[in-house]
Amino acid sequence: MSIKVNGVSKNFGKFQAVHNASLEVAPGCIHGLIGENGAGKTTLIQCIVGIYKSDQGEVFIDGKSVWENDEAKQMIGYVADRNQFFKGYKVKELVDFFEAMYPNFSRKDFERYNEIFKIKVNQKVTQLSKGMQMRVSFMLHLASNPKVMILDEPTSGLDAIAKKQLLDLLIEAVEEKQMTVLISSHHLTELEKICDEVTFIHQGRVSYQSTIDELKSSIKKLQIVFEDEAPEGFMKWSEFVNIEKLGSVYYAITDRYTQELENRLRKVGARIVEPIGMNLEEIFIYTDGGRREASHE
Ligand SMILES: Nc1ncnc2c1ncn2[C@@H]1O[C@H](COP(=O)(O)OP(=O)(O)OP(=O)(O)O)[C@@H](O)[C@H]1O
Repeated sequence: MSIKVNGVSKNFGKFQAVHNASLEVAPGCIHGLIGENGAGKTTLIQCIVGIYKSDQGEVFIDGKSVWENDEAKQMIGYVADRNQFFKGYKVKELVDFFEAMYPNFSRKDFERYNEIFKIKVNQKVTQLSKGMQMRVSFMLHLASNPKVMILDEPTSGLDAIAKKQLLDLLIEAVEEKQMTVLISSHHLTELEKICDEVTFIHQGRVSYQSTIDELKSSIKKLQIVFEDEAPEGFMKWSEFVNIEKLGSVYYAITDRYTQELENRLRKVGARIVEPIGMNLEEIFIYTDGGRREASHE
């Protein structure tokens, strides 16, 4: 099922936390939400899952508006960044609760996931560590077999092994159940591995959107060595978002890499032009979280 966020804005008093944000996730795709602390990711997510009412705009799951629509909300699994479980509940009582609440909940699935995550179901959930609570929340929501899964920093607080296990299970669910996923994370290396597309948010606004493949083919670090001196004004070429010089080598980051750019560099005396791929984390840092691209629009 698709997710469509259409021009959503959310204010807290006079402060606008999310401004006219739009994004779309096609069925069976994994979409990453990236942004600095306080960018507005959680607020946008809470508008998407129907916790907050947007001041403007609307959210649709499979074409149905989410706000005050229990049918649409039933299709969403929401793993929040801070879990608020019922006080005093044991894990096994939460399993009973989810089974009663969600028609597609599978106890068998939960038990299979718990063979991996190994949580003692007789323990009170509030007595579990942060990472263990996240495991419980993830297992409960995944076992509910939602059509759409929305996860807000699900791997923060997880150890490296649990992180990998969670992401593997998520990918398995996308492949086997055609689940649609929106995931926010500060761990860009892991997002890069699992996402088809990403949206960068900066100060409440969408600053950049792209598929991972497009992003990596358009944003490159070029290693450039000139025959003699660099041409006049080279450091200010508008194709580059950042240029550093180390000895005789220029390292220039471009967000508009094309073969023509390479040809142009050779014409002005570049002896070596070597494009080096960048990972998502480097792209986020060097483009100021996608702000540079937004300025070209
Ligand atoms: N209930 C609220 N009342 C007032 N301001 C809020 C409220 N919730 C969030 N904000 C503000 O909205 C902005 C966006 O916060 P949000 O939690 O959405 O950011 P985030 O991108 O999820 O950040 P992080 O990566 O640190 O979790 C912040 O400036 C925050 O202080």
